[in-house]
Amino acid sequence: MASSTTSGPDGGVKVNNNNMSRRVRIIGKIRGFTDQESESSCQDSKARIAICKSHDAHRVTLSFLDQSTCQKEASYKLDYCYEQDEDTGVIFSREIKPLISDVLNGGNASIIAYGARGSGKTYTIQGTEEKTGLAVLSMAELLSKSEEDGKSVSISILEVHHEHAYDLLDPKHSEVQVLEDCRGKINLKGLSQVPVKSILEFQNIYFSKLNISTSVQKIPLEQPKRSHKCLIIHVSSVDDNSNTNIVGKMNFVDLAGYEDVRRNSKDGGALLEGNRTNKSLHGVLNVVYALNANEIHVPYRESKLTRIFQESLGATSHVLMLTCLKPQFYQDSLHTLGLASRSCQSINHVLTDSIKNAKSSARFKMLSSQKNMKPFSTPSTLKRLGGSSVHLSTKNASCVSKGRKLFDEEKKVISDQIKRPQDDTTEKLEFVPGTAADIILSMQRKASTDDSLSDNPLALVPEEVVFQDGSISEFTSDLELRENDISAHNRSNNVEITPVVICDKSPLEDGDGLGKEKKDLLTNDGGSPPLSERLRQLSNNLKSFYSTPSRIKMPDEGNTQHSLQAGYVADFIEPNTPSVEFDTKCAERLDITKHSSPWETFSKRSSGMKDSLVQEYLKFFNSASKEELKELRGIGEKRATYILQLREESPEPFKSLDDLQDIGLSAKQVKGMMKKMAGDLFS
Ligand SMILES: Nc1ncnc2c1ncn2[C@@H]1O[C@H](COP(=O)(O)OP(=O)(O)OP(=O)(O)O)[C@@H](O)[C@H]1O
Repeated sequence: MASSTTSGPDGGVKVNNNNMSRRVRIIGKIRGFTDQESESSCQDSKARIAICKSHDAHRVTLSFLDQSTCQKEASYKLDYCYEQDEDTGVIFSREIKPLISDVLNGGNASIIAYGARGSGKTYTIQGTEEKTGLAVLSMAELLSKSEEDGKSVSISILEVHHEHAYDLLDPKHSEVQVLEDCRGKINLKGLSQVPVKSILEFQNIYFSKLNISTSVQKIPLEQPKRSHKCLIIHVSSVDDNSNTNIVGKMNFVDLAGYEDVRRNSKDGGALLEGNRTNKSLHGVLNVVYALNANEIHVPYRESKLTRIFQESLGATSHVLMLTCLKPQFYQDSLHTLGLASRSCQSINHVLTDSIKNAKSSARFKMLSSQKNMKPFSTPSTLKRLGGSSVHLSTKNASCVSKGRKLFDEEKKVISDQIKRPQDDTTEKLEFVPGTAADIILSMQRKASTDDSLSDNPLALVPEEVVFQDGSISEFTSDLELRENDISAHNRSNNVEITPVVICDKSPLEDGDGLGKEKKDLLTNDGGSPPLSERLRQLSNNLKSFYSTPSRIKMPDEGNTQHSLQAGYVADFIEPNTPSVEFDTKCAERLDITKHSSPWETFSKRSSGMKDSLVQEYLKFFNSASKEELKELRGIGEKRATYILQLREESPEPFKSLDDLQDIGLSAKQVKGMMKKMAGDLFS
């Protein structure tokens, strides 16, 4: 049973076991004034954060109060909020102390500090020499209890910067690999673990290692880069009954400070850097949101950080999210509070006051999703849910349709086309997952405007970066955007740009030799590549489906199983429309009779085609030889070796498209690859 934490009568944490409770407790802490700041200087500020305790004993409403007009600017709900004069010791005894016994008994707890830059995250987690932070207070407690019980304590310290994790206890700061074994267990390959016996020993290591970050060392003359700093405390003991080792973990994550990169970035490089960091913050918040909404799919794979802590953010772990706030009114605080509040919702309460209040956050969400080419909120969840069990109103339909976008950025238009003949069932249709019908319609439109589509299923990856002013830069071979190009572009043009990645250029056209390589792959010269062969078959099926989308004749009973295994739901035979002749039992099993309209039937069936396409592609990654993998654009020696390594750890490491992100492809790139592949089938 999932355990969770809720407010006790004093506002502090109370551990309970309730499946229906939210899994992440979200609290706020308003930072005290720094030496430079003073109460008087804050009088000049437009507003200060005023805390209004709500009537609900378990919730607090935070309001930004305009002091000149005494009007409330916006209100956000959190589980609790600690005021300026409440120090770290109070937070420790109310929020963390109750979790210690669970960690000693093999449980997991994570404390995640989140907030704008300079909002006091490090001060609260790490503390200073004068003012002890939460990590040190917790370590002191864990050490004393462990000593009593004969348990041993060790620590790991790592930094996550630009989706790469570095071991800070290793003098070389070597990179840590996040691997999943065949049982789904996360292994942090290369992460050191150092035993700790006393609090002094801990403080020496902790402060010396955390204050030298990899990012600072690499570029000593620049400002410290934003990165996430993580401390893992392992408490081990041997269970006498089973003679097994029991390990509990307490994680402290000091997230990089949020900042509005559009406002603060001086050039394209900084913009890109800032966007990347914010993207990983969104990854964390999306996981928190999914956990609190009890969603079936939790998007751990969206960021390296959530991958690292996947097991400590799961159902039986305690998670405390500490939202740090600056004492003055501050735009970035408003954003962070809005986003934290969004995650602070009960199960299925998608449209709460907090969401309504968080309009600015929603805008932020949109902008960031455009920039990062990655949806912010719940898309992957909705993709997987297949759109049936989530209680969302029509008001949320746009968010749902966003979630359904898999291959096509322009799908909203297409969705509208699908909806039109079925206006009375609009809401229902919103939940039909992205389908091959969409691809077909998209291809139809594309074919009329673009005859450059090649017959090449391997021309899959983005190749160009188009700047907003129309100039183009080539995409690098290892699929990384060249930050220098963007910075240089910005400098020379004196503009700030956001790169837009497109993926329509066919390598067959570019004459760089890659085209030939891929043409060879397509021809059957004795050793036909498995992917292209399978794609051809799919292409033929899709084409016949496209050309005869009409009367549906279901296969007879004997063939049904085979068709199902192949991922298709029926054979396509005659070109007459709506009457449907098929075996009712079989159709019921296939869930088709419920979808009586031709569009729904069509969508349902074409969704199967899309899944098949994806499965074939994943099968290729799971089974191809190193040489075959290297034939794919973007997969070089290093990536191919890594793929084989992943396959050693787990026989089929690629179970969904998200898994391709483990080899360094972004979600956008994977989507681009699939989109291109589907497009090529119709060329
Ligand atoms: N409660 C507090 N009382 C007094 N000063 C504080 C308090 N909290 C933080 N500060 C001071 O505020 C400044 C910023 O704090 P801190 O470095 O912890 O912020 P941060 O959120 O970790 O910033 P970044 O996102 O840049 O890492 C520091 O000088 C710190 O000493």
